[in-house]
Amino acid sequence: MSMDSRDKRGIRRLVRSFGYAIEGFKYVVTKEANMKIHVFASFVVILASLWFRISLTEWLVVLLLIAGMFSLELMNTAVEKTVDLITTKRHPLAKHAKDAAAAAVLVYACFAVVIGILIFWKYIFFS
Ligand SMILES: Nc1ncnc2c1ncn2[C@@H]1O[C@H](COP(=O)(O)OP(=O)(O)OP(=O)(O)O)[C@@H](O)[C@H]1O
Repeated sequence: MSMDSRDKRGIRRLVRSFGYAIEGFKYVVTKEANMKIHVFASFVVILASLWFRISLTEWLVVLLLIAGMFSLELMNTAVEKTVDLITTKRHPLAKHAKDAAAAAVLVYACFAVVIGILIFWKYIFFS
């Protein structure tokens, strides 16, 4: 077995993939304005969750929403970069791909806001 094929398996490959994922995350956080907004909003929501001492179930929902939002924004950037790599010309398919990816983020963000209001409502107005 060559060195190369051994490197493609096992722990080293896993560590390398993890490194690439962290590079991807850093790239999107530093370059994408929308991701900066998500990071800021998540920070505020986590502070509010600590402040209001929300229940364990509510924490699970809040963390799932934050993870989902981050993941969708990362995928949105992946779609945008891939489309830009394929063509720099205007093309209806490029538009549909980018718009659909952006819509995925928007749909999730709208539901996250509604769920956030449902969770924090009672803490803000009745505590
Ligand atoms: N190659 C293209 N052909 C047709 N329409 C495009 C193309 N590239 C972008 N568009 C349209 O312009 C919009 C903005 O594109 P852009 O690449 O600036 O993405 P963005 O959503 O503004 O991303 P960013 O978060 O990087 O600002 C897209 O959502 C799409 O509707």
